[in-house]
Amino acid sequence: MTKTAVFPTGTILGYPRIGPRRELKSAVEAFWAGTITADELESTAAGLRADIRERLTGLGLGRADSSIPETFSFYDQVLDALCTVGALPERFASLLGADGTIDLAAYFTLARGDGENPPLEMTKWFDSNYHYLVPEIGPETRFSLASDRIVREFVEAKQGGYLTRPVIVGPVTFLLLAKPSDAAPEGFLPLDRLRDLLPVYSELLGRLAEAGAEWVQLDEPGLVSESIPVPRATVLAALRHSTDTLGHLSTRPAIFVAAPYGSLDDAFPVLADAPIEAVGLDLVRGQTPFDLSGLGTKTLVAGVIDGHNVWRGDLNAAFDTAQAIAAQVAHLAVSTSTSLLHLPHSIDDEPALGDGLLSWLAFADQKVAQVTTLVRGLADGKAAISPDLAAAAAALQSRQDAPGVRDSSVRARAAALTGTDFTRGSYEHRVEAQDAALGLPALPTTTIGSFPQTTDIRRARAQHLRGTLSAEDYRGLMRAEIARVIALQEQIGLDVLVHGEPERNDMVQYFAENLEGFATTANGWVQSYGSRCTRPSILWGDVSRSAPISVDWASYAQSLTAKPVKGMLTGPVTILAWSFVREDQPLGDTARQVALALRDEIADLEAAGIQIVQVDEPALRELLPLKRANQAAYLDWSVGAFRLATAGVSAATQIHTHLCYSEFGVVIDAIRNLDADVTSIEAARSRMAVVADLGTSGFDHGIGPGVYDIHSPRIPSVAEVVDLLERALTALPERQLWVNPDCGLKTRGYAETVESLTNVLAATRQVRARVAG
Ligand SMILES: CN1c2c(nc(N)[nH]c2=O)NC[C@@H]1CNc1ccc(C(=O)N[C@@H](CCC(=O)N[C@@H](CCC(=O)N[C@@H](CCC(=O)O)C(=O)O)C(=O)O)C(=O)O)cc1
Ligand SMILES: N[C@@H](CCS)C(=O)O
Ligand SMILES: [Zn+2]
Repeated sequence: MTKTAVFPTGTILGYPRIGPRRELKSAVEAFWAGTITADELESTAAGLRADIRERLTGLGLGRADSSIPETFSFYDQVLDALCTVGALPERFASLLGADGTIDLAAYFTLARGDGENPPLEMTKWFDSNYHYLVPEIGPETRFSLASDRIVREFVEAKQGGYLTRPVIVGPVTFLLLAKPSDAAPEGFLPLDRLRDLLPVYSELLGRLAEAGAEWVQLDEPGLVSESIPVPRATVLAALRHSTDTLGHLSTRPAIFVAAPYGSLDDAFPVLADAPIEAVGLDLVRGQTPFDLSGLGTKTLVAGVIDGHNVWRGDLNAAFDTAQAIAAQVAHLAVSTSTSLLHLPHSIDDEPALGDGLLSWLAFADQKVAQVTTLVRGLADGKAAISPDLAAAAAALQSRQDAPGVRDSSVRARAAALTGTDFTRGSYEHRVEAQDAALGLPALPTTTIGSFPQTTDIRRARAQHLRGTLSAEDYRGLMRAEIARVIALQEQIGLDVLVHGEPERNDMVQYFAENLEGFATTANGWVQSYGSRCTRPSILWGDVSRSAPISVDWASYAQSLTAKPVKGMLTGPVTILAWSFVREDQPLGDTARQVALALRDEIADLEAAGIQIVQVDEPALRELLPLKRANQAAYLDWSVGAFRLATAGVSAATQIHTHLCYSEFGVVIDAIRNLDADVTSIEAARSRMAVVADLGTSGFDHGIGPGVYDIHSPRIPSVAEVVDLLERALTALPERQLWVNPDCGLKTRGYAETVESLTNVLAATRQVRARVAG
């Protein structure tokens, strides 16, 4: 059946849920610490949801026309969908209560593990720095409506006087993002379980309709990605089956399928044909399909306002696009291209940014206002919004001409680069020079860089920012922390030490604060995963380095020990990936500017006697375009930027890099092309599978596959680390192997860190003894 409900003329796909001052983080962490009850957490969350509805109404979205989406989550929307459909992995089967429901404590156990059972794996949500929890689906997975939270939130809104639009990850994307469970046979695809999953979605849609929901939003971004290894024909057949099944339900709300993060391509005609009522397109990343006539009476939800970036953008162009589409379709709604989850709340919270920069920006609230402006223009004519369009055009113009946006010396330096700036000497020669300089044992042990960021460290930084702790005292405290971390590593017996990164609020923001061309925010928090947030920096101008950044800290750490201390930098690709980056020039050009600034820093570290420099690139995989046609060009400039940053050093200086978040398969050639002397990667959760892949790809440089997962407080036993190292040695010669955790230790506590690293060292000694025969 086709529903007749009218879609609102303007909407957004989702809104940040952490609260303007990270209120949700504080409440959730208090619940975990046992200082507030589940009821108290629920009541804080209800308050945040009420605030969001009120704010969105104030910004012009309608109170009673389903234009406000309900996108609250305590942790993650994929985990929410998993709990809604009851798809618990076998190891967590007992989390399903006697009444067939999953409560809040059980929900968090899935995300964080329970000491014995590891949590669900976490990975990147499309090409963003948001992480979702990966469902594990096999033939044994049972589906049932195990949480009606979505219905309850709709009812809560209704009781508050709002007719909102419930949102859930759609069934196709839910299964596309899942991985086969341990029990699944070879070749099993989670998507094979669609037929068993759909009855639960059907039940949910029935419940929502009974509660009075007029619209439901099914998020299906899985349809736009070409990085998901499922044949396209299978995906399209699943989409057809899913929309047919849900569309033909006799009791359901009108269905809006949203497909953010790229173009739908051949999935568009399938949705246009389907018995649903609205289709959402990302018209910032994707293009308008040539032929929109197939939509018939369906609403086209045109994502013309960029939901993934903070620029105010070209409002005139957005209006023209919307107007052109309006002429082709029966119903048009204006929307953001993605959920606003990726943006901070409001520029009104950032007075320190200055009027110039602020006039170029739009955070979540300003994006909502842009949507409502366009809606007004479409209804009342362009003249009705001409002051808004003129202000937006003036802001764009002022940005183009502003000092710092183009720096001639930065541009001249980039223009003069030649091939040799991107290449080091032969690897064989480097190995010889580095062996002679460093004299490391077989299977050298190290860590990825950060040590626990304790409350004391963060408090000291907050006091320093507020002006209640002097720069000198702050420096003294950070130096004391560095001394403690060096002594601890000596005591544990690590071979290559780190200074622990205590002085860094974040591995990107810290560098942004110290480079020209960036601005950083005071309150611009964005959820990265669960309760963890970052304040992405804003890269608005040409980038350069006016003074050394990390050299003092690294030199101080090196002065405390005879062992080598790694200089620790964040790479150009990761700095871009975790910032909001200017969109007025190709990303590759911006990456080169950042790379040149880092190259200067590396030269200074080398001159100060630092023999090993690690340039982290955990986001290399994340920025990989979702469409295959764009991937080669990306890999070319991203690898080039890393090489440009690192190729200026002598043969004896050892360059390390670090990548995390698995799924390395597609970037394995790129990892090799980085030409780092040593690469540390996340490997514990995949039990070293990636090492075998690297081995067969001909990778012959140093490799440090992580021997334990730092995302959980679990302490690895000596035996399990020995087992992982022995596995690695079946795929790689001993001369290539380094020993390290999966990632940095900043989110862990000291006690567990010491115990874990002590076990890693004991395991390494055992394997070294075995290898030495
Ligand atoms: C490695 N990862 C990172 C990603 N992205 C980044 N930008 N950085 C990363 O390290 N992406 C992938 C992974 C996983 N993602 C994350 C993201 C975030 C964290 C994390 O631990 N975040 C912290 C906040 C870090 C920070 O900015 N700290 C500041 C501010 C500290 C603070 O909250 N201060 C309080 C006052 C404290 C007091 O008075 O006691 C305040 O301002 O209110 C700092 O250290 O100065 C988080 O807590 O969410 C990890 C991995
Ligand atoms: N050097 C960083 C890398 C994180 S991906 C750290 O150790 O935290
Ligand atoms: Zn990492």
